[in-house]
Amino acid sequence: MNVIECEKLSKMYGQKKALNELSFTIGTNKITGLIGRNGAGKTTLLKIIAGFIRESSGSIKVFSENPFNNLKVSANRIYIDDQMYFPNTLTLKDILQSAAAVYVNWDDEFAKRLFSYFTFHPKQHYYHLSKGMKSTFNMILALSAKCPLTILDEPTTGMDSSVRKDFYRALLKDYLEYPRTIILSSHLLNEIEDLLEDILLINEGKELLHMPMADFKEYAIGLQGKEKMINELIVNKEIIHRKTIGIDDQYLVIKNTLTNEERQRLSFNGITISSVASDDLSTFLTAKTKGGIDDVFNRG
Ligand SMILES: Nc1ncnc2c1ncn2[C@@H]1O[C@H](COP(=O)(O)OP(=O)(O)OP(=O)(O)O)[C@@H](O)[C@H]1O
Repeated sequence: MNVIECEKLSKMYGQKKALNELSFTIGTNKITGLIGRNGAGKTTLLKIIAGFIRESSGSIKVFSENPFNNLKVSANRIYIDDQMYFPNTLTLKDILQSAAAVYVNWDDEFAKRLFSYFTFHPKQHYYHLSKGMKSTFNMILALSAKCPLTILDEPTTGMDSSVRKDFYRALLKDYLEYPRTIILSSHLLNEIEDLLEDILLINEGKELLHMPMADFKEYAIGLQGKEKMINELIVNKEIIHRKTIGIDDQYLVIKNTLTNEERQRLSFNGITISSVASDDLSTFLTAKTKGGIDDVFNRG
């Protein structure tokens, strides 16, 4: 069964098309990574899924209903980002108690264990927490709520690396114990790739790829060797990224459609074949320019 179904989903902010005819589905109990550059449309998409804002055109169904201001959807989802607001009068203990009253699957014992592990104090106020501590507290809400749909928009903002590792581990262990549908947006694909079952890569509001993470890891390969040789041997291949190295070497990332014979011919001609890190691949696929930051310094 699908938890989310989008069909030609678009969102305009004035003249700006933040989402451009996205069509995809997300099934039950999967962890999907929503990946894209700054301004790609991730937050816009997640807010539409959560029911906070309305689509401009196309259709979206969450638990088979349009999510905008929908009680069924809001009762079954939790949305966490780094802009959470809680009234200043509430202490952390008050916030946990309110959450316990709202979310039917709330796991109070788990919340208390996390609360004490991360050394929060019940009388602390949310607005006094540092950026990383706010994200950590948000994580306690996200995990303890055990909502059928858990939406995490850049949940690790400000967390130091050791807290991030704890967070990813807690998320995975908790998910294995209580499977549910989780969407996680992040720029840090290398950190989360082992958590993800699927990746949804968007760029300038459009869907680039939506596939199992295992397939994404095999999606492309890197080739390095003499430019002339590479150009001779690579014909009719989809080139994702190209970089000149030294005087006449090239590094090329191509879609992984090589036959065994082609691989052998490349190796025989001194071309090195390597895998491409998922994080690099997502950067290459969403590159805004053909070159890189070095071009800014190139005044020639
Ligand atoms: N309320 C708004 N009014 C006008 N434009 C907006 C609004 N919200 C977002 N946008 C624009 O829509 C586009 C998508 O923004 P969005 O915040 O969804 O991207 P994002 O992928 O979450 O980016 P980031 O990774 O930087 O958080 C951007 O060009 C942004 O400037």
